Amino acid sequence: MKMTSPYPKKVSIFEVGARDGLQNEKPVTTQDKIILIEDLAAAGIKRIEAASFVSPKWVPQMADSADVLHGITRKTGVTYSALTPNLKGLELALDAGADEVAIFGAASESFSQKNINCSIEESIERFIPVMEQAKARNIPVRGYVSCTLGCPYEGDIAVSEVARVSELLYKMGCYEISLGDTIGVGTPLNARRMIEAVAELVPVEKLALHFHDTYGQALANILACLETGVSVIDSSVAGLGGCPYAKGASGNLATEDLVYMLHGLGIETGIDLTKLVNAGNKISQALGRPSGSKVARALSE
Ligand SMILES: CC(C)(COP(=O)([O-])OP(=O)([O-])OC[C@H]1O[C@@H](n2cnc3c(N)ncnc32)[C@H](O)[C@@H]1OP(=O)([O-])[O-])[C@@H](O)C(=O)NCCC(=O)NCCSC(=O)C[C@@](C)(O)CC(=O)[O-]
Repeated sequence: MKMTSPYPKKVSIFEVGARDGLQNEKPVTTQDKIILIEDLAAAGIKRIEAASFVSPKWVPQMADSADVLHGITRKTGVTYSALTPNLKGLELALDAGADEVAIFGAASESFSQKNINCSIEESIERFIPVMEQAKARNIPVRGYVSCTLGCPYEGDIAVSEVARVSELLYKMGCYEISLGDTIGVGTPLNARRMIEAVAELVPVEKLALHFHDTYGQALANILACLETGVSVIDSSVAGLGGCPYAKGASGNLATEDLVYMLHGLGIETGIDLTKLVNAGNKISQALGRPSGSKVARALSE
């Protein structure tokens, strides 16, 4: 008897290594970032978060974001996006040529305060003019929700709160909501339950998974969530990064490990794993540390 697969045929990978990753690594040169972004595009990645227009006092690693966006040779068909917490960030991102932007909220009050210096409700107020301006200029806006499976300051977070904030961002006009397990504490069943709860308020095809791998659970969590119909996954080449406001958080799941699993399941990504591994190894070398991807290490022996 032929088994039907519970997984999607194709998955869209949203690569966050150059932003979420490098914002929490020791500084690398602007040229290293440009090479990384160009290598990722050459490996077949179509959606690259390349920059972050936040306060350079808060995140100095991203201070050269405009130079990075100006410096890259763009590949047709690739979207280069940037994080923008407020109108100032939006203006800077658009001046630098970002194709799309992302606003980022949280399901935890304490994390919101530590990360963007305001409450959840204040952050929503702050995002409204960003959304209006972006819409007026035909710039798509993505929305992040952090701490969907736990908060470094508050512990467990109610899924109803995750769903509420997700719906607010979606109704405001975000074309996709990326659900962040910021500190990587989730396990498969609660990750799946969280997605199912959010999917009651936001269509599942508008959701993305953004799972950090601090406890080594990200692949298992993604596999469980793929069964709900989600088909967009954020990941970070070489497992770069963490979060400056989430102590102990390691990077997102390594893109190489994700691609290896997806291809093994027969799921299309459009990504060339060998080129991706080379991209990750090159930036790891620039950082002077081994790649955080197990697949990259195995394939590079
Ligand atoms: C949001 C603010 C700016 C509020 O920071 P604030 O201090 O409350 O803001 P402010 O409006 O009072 O401005 C203070 C100073 O920052 C400047 N400023 C103000 N805005 C900008 C801007 N856009 N770009 C550049 N500079 C800016 C502003 O001009 C001023 O400069 P000064 O007069 O002191 O010289 C600050 O808290 C901040 O930058 N936070 C960013 C934190 C951050 O980047 N965190 C990491 C990203 S989130 C994340 O990684 C999670 C995610 C998305 O990956 C999902 C997950 O894993 O869960």
